[in-house]
Amino acid sequence: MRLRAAHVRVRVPATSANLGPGFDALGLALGLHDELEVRALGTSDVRVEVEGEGAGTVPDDETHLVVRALRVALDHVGAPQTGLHLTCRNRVPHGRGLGSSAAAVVAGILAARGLVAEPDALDDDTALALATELEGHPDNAAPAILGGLTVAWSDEPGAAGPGAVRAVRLAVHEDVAPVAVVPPGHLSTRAARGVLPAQVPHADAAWQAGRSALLVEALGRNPELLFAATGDRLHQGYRREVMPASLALVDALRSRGVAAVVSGAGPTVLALARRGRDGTTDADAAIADAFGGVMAGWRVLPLDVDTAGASVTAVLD
Ligand SMILES: Nc1ncnc2c1ncn2[C@@H]1O[C@H](COP(=O)(O)OP(=O)(O)OP(=O)(O)O)[C@@H](O)[C@H]1O
Ligand SMILES: N[C@@H](CCO)C(=O)O
Repeated sequence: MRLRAAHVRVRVPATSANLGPGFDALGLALGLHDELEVRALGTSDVRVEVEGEGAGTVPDDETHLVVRALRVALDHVGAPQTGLHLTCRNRVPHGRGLGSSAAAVVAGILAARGLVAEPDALDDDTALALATELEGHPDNAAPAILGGLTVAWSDEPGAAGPGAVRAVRLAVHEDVAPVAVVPPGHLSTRAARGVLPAQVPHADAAWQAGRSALLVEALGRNPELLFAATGDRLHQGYRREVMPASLALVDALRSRGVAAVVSGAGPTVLALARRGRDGTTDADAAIADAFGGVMAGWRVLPLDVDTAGASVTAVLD
């Protein structure tokens, strides 16, 4: 397949996965975005400029995650590889549980969609399959691509091969007000997955299945249920040893009635707050109180739910 453009822009949201009980399945797109400009070069050079999150730390060569994903997507549709000049304006914090790696991967795939002559060859289903292969799990990639609240799953594998990765997008109640509390230190998803057990008690799995179903109702139609619906027994407790301050904050907020969870693989804490008529949320006072002024360097980010998902915002010659 030939390229139709030499210059594209894309925009991809931050995402929070798990949301408490929906481990590796539920995810929410947030109103905090990475923006990326990609120019296809006539040479084989790769140039990467980064402004904001990751500047000075992410690689500026073929190993850059956006470049890797873009190349996977071009190969997938049989398009020619090309030299690349990337300009990244990054706002999603890295290694904090806000889906930065999924945002980078989806940005690369959407940039390829913008560049190739038949963008439908990289439609949302294909983008989700490619992104999941690169990420290892679909719960950030799905909301990054589709926006809103998503439930992702894999079809059962069969004779035809491994099961396809699928996702549905669900509406989020307008009173749901996510607040991310972001610590200064980072933790890789790989490290946070490394402390999880290979097996969990059947009773915990059964308990979790109920909470996870309840959470879909709470986020979509009945925010009063958010506190009950955001319990977890499959990952947060096991992860306490690698993010004690985050779990202490989750405990402090929950003891004040706030539906707080670890965002993704942490260490960010996400409060799924409820917005009142005056625009404040039921988490504002609790967060200020729980902090007690001692959590130096942590940032409190009230965020909208992103309903658009990733998009190619410009296709230029
Ligand atoms: N915009 C980006 N450009 C290049 N590399 C990135 C970008 N964003 C993330 N990365 C790479 O991904 C790593 C972070 O990925 P990781 O999966 O550990 O955390 P996360 O995606 O931020 O959190 P989570 O998966 O829990 O939501 C960074 O350290 C960096 O190597
Ligand atoms: N479900 C994944 C999300 C990581 O982004 C985890 O908790 O490890």
